[in-house]
Amino acid sequence: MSIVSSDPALSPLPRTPLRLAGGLPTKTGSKFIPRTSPATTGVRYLSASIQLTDLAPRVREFVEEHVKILRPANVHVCDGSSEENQSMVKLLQDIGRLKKLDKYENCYLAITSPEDVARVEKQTYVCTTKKEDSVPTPAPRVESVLGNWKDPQEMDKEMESKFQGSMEGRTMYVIPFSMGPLGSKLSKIGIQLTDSEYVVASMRIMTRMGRGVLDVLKDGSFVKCVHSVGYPLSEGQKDAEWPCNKKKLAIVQYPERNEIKSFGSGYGGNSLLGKKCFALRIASTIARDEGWLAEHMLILGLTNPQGVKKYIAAAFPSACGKTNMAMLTPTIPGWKAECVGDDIAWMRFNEEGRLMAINPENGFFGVAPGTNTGSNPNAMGTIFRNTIFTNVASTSDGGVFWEGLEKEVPADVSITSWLGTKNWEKLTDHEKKEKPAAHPNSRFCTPTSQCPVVDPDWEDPRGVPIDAILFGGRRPRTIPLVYEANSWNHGVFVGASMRSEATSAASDFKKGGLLHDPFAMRPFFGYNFSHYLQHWLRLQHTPGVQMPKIFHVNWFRKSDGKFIWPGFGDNIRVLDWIFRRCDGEDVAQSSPLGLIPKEGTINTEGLGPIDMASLFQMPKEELREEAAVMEDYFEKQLSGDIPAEVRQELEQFKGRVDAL
Ligand SMILES: Nc1nc2c(ncn2[C@@H]2O[C@H](COP(=O)(O)OP(=O)(O)OP(=O)(O)O)[C@@H](O)[C@H]2O)c(=O)[nH]1
Ligand SMILES: O=C([O-])CC(=O)C(=O)O
Ligand SMILES: [Mn+2]
Repeated sequence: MSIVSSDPALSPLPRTPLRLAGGLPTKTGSKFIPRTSPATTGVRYLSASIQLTDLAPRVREFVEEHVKILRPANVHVCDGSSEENQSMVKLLQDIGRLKKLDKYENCYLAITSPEDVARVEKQTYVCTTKKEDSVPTPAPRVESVLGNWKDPQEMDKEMESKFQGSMEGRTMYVIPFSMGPLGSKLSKIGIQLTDSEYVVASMRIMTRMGRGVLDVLKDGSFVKCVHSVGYPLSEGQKDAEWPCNKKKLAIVQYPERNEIKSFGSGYGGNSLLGKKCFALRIASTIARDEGWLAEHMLILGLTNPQGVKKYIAAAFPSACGKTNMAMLTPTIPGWKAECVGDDIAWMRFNEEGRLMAINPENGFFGVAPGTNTGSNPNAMGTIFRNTIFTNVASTSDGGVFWEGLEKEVPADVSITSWLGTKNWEKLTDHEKKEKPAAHPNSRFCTPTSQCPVVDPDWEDPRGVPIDAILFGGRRPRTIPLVYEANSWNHGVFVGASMRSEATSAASDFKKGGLLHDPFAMRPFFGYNFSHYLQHWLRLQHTPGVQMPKIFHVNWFRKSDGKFIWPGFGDNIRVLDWIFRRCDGEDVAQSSPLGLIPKEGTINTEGLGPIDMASLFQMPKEELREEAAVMEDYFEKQLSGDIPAEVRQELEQFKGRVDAL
């Protein structure tokens, strides 16, 4: 179908373009056709290749029920076709929400409201009948930092009042999507309602979306996702450049009902509901009940110079290096790295007891700043086709710019910052620091299939076998470059003890301080963290399973304010050691934290001078402090609910530190 139809009766117009076509200069050459007011015609179901009557009863009921609440002017069921996408992108350009980047093929730039640039954690809720199903019970007078709970009925009331009429004057899009390869036993289906065309275009990149999903779903159950930017338009009202509703923001998960409601934000992590809301919060709860894992992890295939291949999964907090590692370019000759996924892993044991992982996503929603040919050539090879950039700077030759691309932008172009500052390149260094060209959490949204090193099996419905799980974070001190957990229980303790410097991926925290981020899941737990730990501990008792080894890495150790380790492609040197440990090579020795490389067993050939000793320094006082912080955190946050195995690992760690 086409969104912009020449037949007025079929033309699916939100009110914005009407106003654009009428009042403003026709700079875009909009072909929008005025239509009668929804108040007089009622809701219109748009001419689409999928009609309302084509929908299975459950889907149709979901749509109709919400039309009553949201009161959109139009409804459009997305078929996922390229014609539909072209019309959507055209519409977005016409209303000024996307700008075409002429330098590249089918690439666009979106600039959000400066108030809507990252996930909001304070307004993110998990609603279960019993509070302890969502969040652990902290010690008396301690506030939980492991999620926000609200009673589902109370929240329903709040959300219903927010959603009442919130799509007035807009089109409601119905997006059927699959998380995971269409039809895989490991995949799950959701249907998202949204009033944002940006979300529709982005969901088409990030998920498998459209008609095929409805065919697979039939009349089965699905995760119900409702999203509204919360900015209804009354007759004649001018639309905002980036409609959102900061005052009424709420991102709500109902794991007991497999439902998600998101109000007030158009930013990816809050509005592309397949991602964090579904693939992590809802899915982690389903995984708990079904005996598998839904984790904030990249998945990487590694082939050594002898041709042996293993897959690893790695959990690093937001903006701590998952996308970079998922596309790593090894600097040791003979190694090959192939990407399965960069953000989320769903992992389940197969009949042979192997832990098999799929990437439930279809695209990368990656951090732009820092990405360049030196740090991540494979991302650079992915993102200049069919990509939506958000909150990056633009250049006078129709390209993009962000911090890290200084050497790759032609010298004679001028730069417009994400906030609209023209000739940004002429600012002083101080001004540039104060007002970066791109927002630090600016992102590219791009198809996984375009990655030059995408793994041949990335869409294998059976998943890929995982040999090692890595945890990591930004730790300027104390934590060595790499260590191996002594056992599965110890590995769970290592994951639970993760801390990292705060980044720009969440708007609630000041950058810099060390934050607890267990399993890199703190903002994404769909259920009580204490139960989550028990679930991880329990997995090893599944009959006949082969557990992956667990490691912790730290690329971010500093000396004199500078990173000691070169990172990026050189991380293969650490992965090489991990690979050898998976093969049982005798290259490890014990330390209080876990098993560290025996001297000389990290390949540093060709690295130039590097102070390896300082990467492994573990001063006793710092380890003591580390143990004390962990103990305090567990006791305050989990109170009486610390699993015995975790408590035991903590005691053993303290013992090892004392024995130093
Ligand atoms: N020093 C150093 N910086 C790195 C390394 N890997 C990634 N970074 C930087 O960390 C930032 C975020 O990296 P990403 O790979 O996008 O992080 P992510 O974990 O995928 O982030 P989310 O998409 O928010 O989950 C970028 O600015 C990178 O340049 C590394 O090995 N060393
Ligand atoms: O959710 C988002 O906004 C992006 C992301 O991957 C993260 O923050 O981990
Ligand atoms: Mn992420």
